Amino acid sequence: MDENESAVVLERVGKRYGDVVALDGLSLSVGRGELFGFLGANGAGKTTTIKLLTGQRVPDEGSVSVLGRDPSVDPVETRRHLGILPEREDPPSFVTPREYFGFVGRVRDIDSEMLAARVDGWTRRFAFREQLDTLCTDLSRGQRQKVMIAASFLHEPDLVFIDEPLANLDPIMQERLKEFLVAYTREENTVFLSTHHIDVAEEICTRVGVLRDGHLVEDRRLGDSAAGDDALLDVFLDEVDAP
Ligand SMILES: Nc1ncnc2c1ncn2[C@@H]1O[C@H](COP(=O)(O)OP(=O)(O)OP(=O)(O)O)[C@@H](O)[C@H]1O
Repeated sequence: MDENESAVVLERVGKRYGDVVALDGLSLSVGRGELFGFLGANGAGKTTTIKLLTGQRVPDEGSVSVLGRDPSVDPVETRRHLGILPEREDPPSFVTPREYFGFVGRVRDIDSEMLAARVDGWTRRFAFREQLDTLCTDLSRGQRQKVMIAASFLHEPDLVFIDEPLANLDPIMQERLKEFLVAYTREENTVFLSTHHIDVAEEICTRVGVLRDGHLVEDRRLGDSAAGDDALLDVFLDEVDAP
């Protein structure tokens, strides 16, 4: 694939934290328009990878390209084109969702009418009209999660990194988010979904990669020739001892 068509390219990337090798020769390319499921056991290096791709950390070796840019060279400009939803992040406690969305709209330079329309879309999708003017500190965990998901998509970024977005959502809202992610990537946007939910990855992703000990051990396109493939869970079982 031409690098210009790739949303994400990592080439032989290494990253250490002191003596701990978090990434060890990781090479991966994710095309534009993919819904990419990034799987791997605890400590495999998924969060580290996303930190490198979003300019929060710099690789020790190898190269990283995001939408054709090196995120470590201009992290602020790179982040303008990205949506980022870490696994554990809450909106500020003493503002309402409406105020928080207004803040995000200003930071992301979203025209006010467009912002209102997008907030309305998310409010309907996630059924949280009654919470729009409630202080975030008084929202439930799932309601705060809805606010963070909506906020990360408000500027309709070309590429979104999301970590376990379904956690804390009820089953109906999980379905709505899954439908949204599939539709969003059909419009040539790219979603990089870090998750432990193999079933969800198999259900909605166009492709999955499995990380082990800081490098890719499986890179599988789903939906075309998947029928005869081994179960993805087996890729994980290979690395753990019996209890
Ligand atoms: N700031 C840090 N200092 C030292 N070691 C770290 C740091 N961050 C991560 N590590 C180590 O790097 C390795 C990869 O961690 P990382 O958080 O990237 O894994 P992960 O795949 O996201 O795991 P999980 O599924 O548990 O969230 C682990 O061994 C972890 O202990």
